[in-house]
Amino acid sequence: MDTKNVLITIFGGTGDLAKRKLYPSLFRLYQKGNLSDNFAVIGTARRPWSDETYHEVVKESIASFQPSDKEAQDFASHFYYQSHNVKDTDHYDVLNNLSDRLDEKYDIQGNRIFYLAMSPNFFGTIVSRLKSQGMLDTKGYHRVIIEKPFGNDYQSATQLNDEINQVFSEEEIYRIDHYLGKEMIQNISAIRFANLIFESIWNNRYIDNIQISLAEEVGVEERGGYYDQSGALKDMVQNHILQMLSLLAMEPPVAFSEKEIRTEKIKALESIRMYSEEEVRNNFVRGQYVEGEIDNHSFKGYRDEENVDENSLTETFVAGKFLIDNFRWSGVPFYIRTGKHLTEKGTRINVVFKQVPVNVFKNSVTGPYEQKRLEPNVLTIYIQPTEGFSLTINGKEIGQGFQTDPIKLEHRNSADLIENTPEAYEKLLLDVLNGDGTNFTHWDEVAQSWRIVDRIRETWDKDQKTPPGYSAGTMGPKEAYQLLEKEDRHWIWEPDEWYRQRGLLK
Ligand SMILES: NC(=O)C1=CN([C@@H]2O[C@H](COP(=O)(O)OP(=O)(O)OC[C@H]3O[C@@H](n4cnc5c(N)ncnc54)[C@H](OP(=O)(O)O)[C@@H]3O)[C@@H](O)[C@H]2O)C=CC1
Ligand SMILES: O=C1O[C@H](COP(=O)(O)O)[C@@H](O)[C@H](O)[C@H]1O
Repeated sequence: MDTKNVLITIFGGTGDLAKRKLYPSLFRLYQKGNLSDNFAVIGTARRPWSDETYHEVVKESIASFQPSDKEAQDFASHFYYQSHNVKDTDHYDVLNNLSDRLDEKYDIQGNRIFYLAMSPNFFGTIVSRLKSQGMLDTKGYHRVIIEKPFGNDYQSATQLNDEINQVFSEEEIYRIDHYLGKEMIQNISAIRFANLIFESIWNNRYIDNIQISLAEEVGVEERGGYYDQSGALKDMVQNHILQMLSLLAMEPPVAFSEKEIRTEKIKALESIRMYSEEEVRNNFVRGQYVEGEIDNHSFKGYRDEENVDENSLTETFVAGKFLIDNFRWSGVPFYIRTGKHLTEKGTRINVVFKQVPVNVFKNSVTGPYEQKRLEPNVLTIYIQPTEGFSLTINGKEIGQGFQTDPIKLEHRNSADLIENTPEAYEKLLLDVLNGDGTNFTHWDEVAQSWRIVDRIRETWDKDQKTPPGYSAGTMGPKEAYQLLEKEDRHWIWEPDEWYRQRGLLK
């Protein structure tokens, strides 16, 4: 059986995700020969599009790759549109007939991938109909890709998981967290497990704290309706941030395999301290953007966004401290922050090492200078928009006397390289074609992440407080700085703009 022969049915085929991410990724896979000529895609949603309209939409979504007309047409010819309301059982019969016809036409051998790219409210209904209406009665493989959010809290996620498990086994379920497809997130394991210099000091004896920042320049855009029900905690922390944290904190797996990595990630998540309400209040802060300016564009406040409640208490920013109660990490804070309408787009990890036990330079003033205090060594992993690493170490300032000065050893992937690297969705789709679930989230990870996040959410819901405001274009409310300052630390990553506003940038 050739796994490249496949029928991919996309529920939500007219949606934003399908157009912006899925069709371009499928095109790249097609161009590279990762999809053979024996594939077909059915796009389905309610609006009554024809195949021709659908082909135009698909071609438009790949236009930035500048394919020739023939290449674009050849690719689009594999796409079929079926108007369908997922709540309507009869429509699955129509879909199944079309699937069977395409299976025969493209010699697909019964391999079926179902991509659920629509509101999670429908996931349970869709999977149960797939089974009841015979869409899984083929001899090939069956895989289901599920978009985030996987549930709205632990309880709803459990219910959803039970519904899906009645139809698909865990090995057939691919819960997408697109951050796991990003090049530099995948690189975390290489940095840790292929370099003795890091892994040997990757613990509480040498690391003072770890900082994970996911900053977005954009606001909620057209997704106000969804976002106002979700907020930054559920939108970014429950999934992307806790996944990154688990990769940074996990023990070395005995082999670099799906099973072993999962085992270690789950253990790491289970070691995160479950806070009491009081600890949540002390260790997590939120914010909500108010009007402000970025690059001379003014932006409205969150409460004025479309489909957002004018008295909304939803947070568009979260900063917090996680503690991991195991031998490796006891006492090392993992600070996290994420927010909309911050100074710039950027995802970074800063691993801040402890100071040397004695600063021998402290009293060695050999010139007319006062000795500066030693800066910590910092390993920075740049996830996006630039990709690479830097290591900040202390050296001697050039010249007379003896002053220490931080020096940055830097590596950034070139723009060409980044341009030619597969986009996260492309990589993850190829993983699904290959049946490799390493970069997808296992149910136990999802469940534990919800337990952690629910505890925070419940405390906030109880308090019913308006989140502190921050102006669009800044790095969040002052409470996010105080969180670290009260522990005599500071955020390592401060965009230039932050310094400029305070007149600190020369
Ligand atoms: N967009 C993004 O960047 C990201 C999205 N996601 C997730 O991906 C999923 C899809 O998001 P997105 O594409 O933005 O959402 P959209 O609102 O753009 O798309 C929703 C899709 O569902 C279809 N739909 C809605 N109701 C029905 C119904 N009753 N029967 C059949 N089809 C229906 C809509 O088409 P029609 O109106 O024609 O029926 C549309 O194709 C969500 O789970 C989201 O959280 C995750 C990460 C990023
Ligand atoms: O999952 C989500 O991620 C995006 C940010 O993704 P990125 O790849 O651009 O960093 C975020 O905008 C969105 O709100 C959230 O649902």
